[in-house]
Amino acid sequence: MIKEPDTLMLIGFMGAGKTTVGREIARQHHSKFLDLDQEIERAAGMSIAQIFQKHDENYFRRLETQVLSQVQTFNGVVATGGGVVERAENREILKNSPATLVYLHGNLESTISRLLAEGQRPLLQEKSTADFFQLWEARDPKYQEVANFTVETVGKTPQRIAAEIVALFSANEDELAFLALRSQIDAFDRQLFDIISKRMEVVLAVANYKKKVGMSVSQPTRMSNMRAALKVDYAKNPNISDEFIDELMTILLETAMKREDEEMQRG
Ligand SMILES: Nc1ncnc2c1ncn2[C@@H]1O[C@H](COP(=O)(O)OP(=O)(O)O)[C@@H](O)[C@H]1O
Ligand SMILES: O=C(O)C1=C[C@@H](OP(=O)(O)O)[C@@H](O)[C@H](O)C1
Ligand SMILES: [Mg+2]
Repeated sequence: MIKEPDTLMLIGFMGAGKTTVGREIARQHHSKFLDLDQEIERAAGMSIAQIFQKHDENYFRRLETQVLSQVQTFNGVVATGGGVVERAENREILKNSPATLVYLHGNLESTISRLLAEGQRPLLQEKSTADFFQLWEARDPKYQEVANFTVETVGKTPQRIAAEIVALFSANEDELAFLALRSQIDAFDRQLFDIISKRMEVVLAVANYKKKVGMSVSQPTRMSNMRAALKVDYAKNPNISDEFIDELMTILLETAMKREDEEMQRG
């Protein structure tokens, strides 16, 4: 059984949505919300960016440890900062915490684009993409080490992620393991539909080319080559049979041709 719903702590990489989802859980669950970064800013009397400018990361980390130990008894939802798992001391505090620790897991691509759109994280400004990737790889096992539960966030809205987390409160151990698997499946489904939507955009660009050069929508040789190539590439994968490739490709190709037809008849 998950620990008391009123002591919930979100961990995960910067930009994972800890602050946004934390607020949303508190709203849906009628509990209080606290952001560790805000508490650090209050303690230091300046913004996180100023702390990094006027002092250094070490200074920030010391404050972070102090504030982290102070909020252990907070009754509500706590959003931590992405680097909270860096210090072994903090990981010990988190492992012994009375709170349930939920790891918001995402992917590097969507996280970086969100952070660039915001442009507020001091570490993002200091680091190259390669450094950032290294940081991502180094932190992931640390989040896993302390987390009681992992929620997949890719493609999901903050409201949906919050609702998944609120649902954990009424689950027992077995159900929790089951919900974690379902959370992964839901995230994969969203990634699949995102890719199908991107595929359709490319299909429409292809339709425009065909229209320009007077080519017909249906290209039987190309379509059978696509199927054959996929069957070769996935021949050794027991999860992807030739029949599955045929069924899925029929849906994708027929839907694409319908959209191409519509596009070619337009204007
Ligand atoms: N699930 C989500 N889908 C889309 N945008 C999100 C999602 N979660 C967060 N964001 C956006 O990403 C940015 C970073 O979110 P934030 O909650 O500050 O992350 P963190 O506290 O983990 O660093 C914000 O602009 C927020 O609106
Ligand atoms: O990942 C990090 O080391 C940091 C993440 C930030 O919090 P968010 O994870 O909420 O962005 C903030 O604590 C500080 O900029 C350092
Ligand atoms: Mg935050």
